[in-house]
Amino acid sequence: MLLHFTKMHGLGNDFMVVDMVTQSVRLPTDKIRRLADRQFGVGFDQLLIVEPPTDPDMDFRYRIFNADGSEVEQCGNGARCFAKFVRDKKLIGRDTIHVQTAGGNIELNILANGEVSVDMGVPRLVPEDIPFRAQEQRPTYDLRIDGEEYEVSAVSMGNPHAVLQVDDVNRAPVERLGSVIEQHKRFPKRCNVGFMQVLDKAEINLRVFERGVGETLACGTGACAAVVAGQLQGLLGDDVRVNLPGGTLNIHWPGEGHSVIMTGTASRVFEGQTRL
Ligand SMILES: N[C@H](CCC[C@H](N)C(=O)O)C(=O)O
Repeated sequence: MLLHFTKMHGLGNDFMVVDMVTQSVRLPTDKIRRLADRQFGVGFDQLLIVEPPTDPDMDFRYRIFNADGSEVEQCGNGARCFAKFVRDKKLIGRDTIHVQTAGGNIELNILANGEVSVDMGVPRLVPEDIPFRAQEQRPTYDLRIDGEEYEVSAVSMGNPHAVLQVDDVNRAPVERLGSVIEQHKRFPKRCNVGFMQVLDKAEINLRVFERGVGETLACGTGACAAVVAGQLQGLLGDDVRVNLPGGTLNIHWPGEGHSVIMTGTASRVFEGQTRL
């Protein structure tokens, strides 16, 4: 069976995008892991599947699988690539695209300059909605790790995020601490871990250890979660430039109860096919 795909990335967070509207293939977990392998497979951070919607008000359904094969609720960089993919493939003729995901419905807008702006929905802050084990909702929580206390924010953009403040992202213990917090028992579905250096109220540096992948060059939902976490602590304004190792995203959040708007680029690298 030949599987056609498009290799894409959002600021270096890379994807294998598969159109399951015009082709139909079963991709069990072990096959996803094999395809994700950068030596033995195609190599990607996430696999993005484009499907017809089950919700008649939506244009498409968008399924997301991490490199470890786990299916997840949301992917911000992937959403921008999704928009470019369906337009380039002429699966839709409009620049505004309504997409159904496991983490909630999102709206994608392809801008005149080729960037994509995504309404990522309203962040979830109530611990049980994240999910995060806590007595009450707070801007930050104390997480005990190996006898030390770490102050983290807990935010869901459909997928769970922990966000820590650091003085310098280049010196942050992303690998060591990221993998420990990802698996922390207070995050029953694991979590993505953002290391945020606040430069001023309108700019941060950010590195993200992603659930099911490890550190990536960029994380769209991580950028959204970091801005929410920073604003809730009074550190950031409504419009923030988020500098990630792979590039910069613009995040707009007018505050609790409102959607987070993420704007950035989406790139196609090559078309491919692989025999399953
Ligand atoms: N690793 C994430 C999914 C991909 C998120 C990231 N690639 C983005 O751009 O938002 C999770 O397990 O929730």
